[in-house]
Amino acid sequence: MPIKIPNNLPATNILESENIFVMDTDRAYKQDIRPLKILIVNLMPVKSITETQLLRLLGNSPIQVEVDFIYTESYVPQHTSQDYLTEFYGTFAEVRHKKYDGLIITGAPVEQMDFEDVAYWDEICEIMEWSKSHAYSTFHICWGAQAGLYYHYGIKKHAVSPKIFGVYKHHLSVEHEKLFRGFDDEFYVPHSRHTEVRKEDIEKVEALTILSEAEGAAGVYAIANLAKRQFFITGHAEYDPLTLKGEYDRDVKAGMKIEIPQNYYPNDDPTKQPVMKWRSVANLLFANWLNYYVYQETPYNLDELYAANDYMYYI
Ligand SMILES: CC(=O)SCCNC(=O)CCNC(=O)[C@H](O)C(C)(C)COP(=O)(O)OP(=O)(O)OC[C@H]1O[C@@H](n2cnc3c(N)ncnc32)[C@H](O)[C@@H]1OP(=O)(O)O
Ligand SMILES: N[C@@H](CCO)C(=O)O
Repeated sequence: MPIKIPNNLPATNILESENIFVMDTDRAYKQDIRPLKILIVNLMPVKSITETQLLRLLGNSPIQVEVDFIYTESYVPQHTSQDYLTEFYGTFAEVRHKKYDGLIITGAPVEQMDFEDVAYWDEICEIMEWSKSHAYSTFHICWGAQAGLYYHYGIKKHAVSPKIFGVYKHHLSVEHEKLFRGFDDEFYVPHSRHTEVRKEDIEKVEALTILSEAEGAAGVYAIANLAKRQFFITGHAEYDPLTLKGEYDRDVKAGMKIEIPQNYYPNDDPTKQPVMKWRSVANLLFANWLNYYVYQETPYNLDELYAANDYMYYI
């Protein structure tokens, strides 16, 4: 949250140098709060699990948040019933006239296909183009991040072997980045993917900044565009304690050659209870996004600002 303190208090300069927004007295009393409108494009197969994971984190905020969900019309999801989708979800066609403070594009188990072979690729491209003028800030997760980096910046994904699978140690790559305010010097996040985006490809794009990286195979973790209206997150801070276990057990049962998720089970023993090390990271990451990049930046009247700020997505 922005903070109001006595004018000219010595702490002001220090806090401002750390990117903490100190309000002047007049502005503090002009603040008026309305609910933040967030759209979630849920591409995960078991929709209810991902809904719960994301809503748990978005709900951890003093800011009121109103969430709409959409699914893809160009690909009919097989693991969620049409009745469920009809009751709880809309389609892009139904929401495209609206404007949102925030947009989340989830992961999807389609990362081993070329983007263009994904049945809903054209629809996702349309949503990503629309987002530039209809959503103030977009948070892309895992395949959603790969898709966004490819669509907006031409960055390709590459296959990796073995699968990047486990809970990896991370560090920050820039100081005083508000998305990571309150993070420790080292923190843990789960990753689960067969593909990666490469640091050298991202560094070639002037409009992108790497905010955080993992040790070892997981590589780049968080990327922002220059205007800080797009975030690309390659890991799954939202995952439940047993999500990786579920994926591991599923793949073992299917007879796949899969390594034990790294840094997850005590002594790498999959018969033991996994250790959850990323709950506070997840809560902080989503709270920071909502606070600093949605609530504090989005226009009060959503109809007013967007078209004029379209250019802010690029340099
Ligand atoms: C890399 C990331 O972003 S991580 C996120 C992905 N991880 C997860 O979703 C973990 C949970 N998922 C799972 O465990 C598995 O996908 C399961 C068990 C739900 C389904 O597995 P299977 O039945 O073997 O796979 P299936 O062939 O039916 O396809 C699975 C999903 O892939 C996607 N998919 C498959 N083919 C296509 C295609 N041509 N175009 C678009 N999506 C496709 C769909 O999302 C599909 O699920 P949905 O129809 O319910 O949306
Ligand atoms: N997290 C994914 C990776 C595949 O896209 C899974 O294991 O289901």
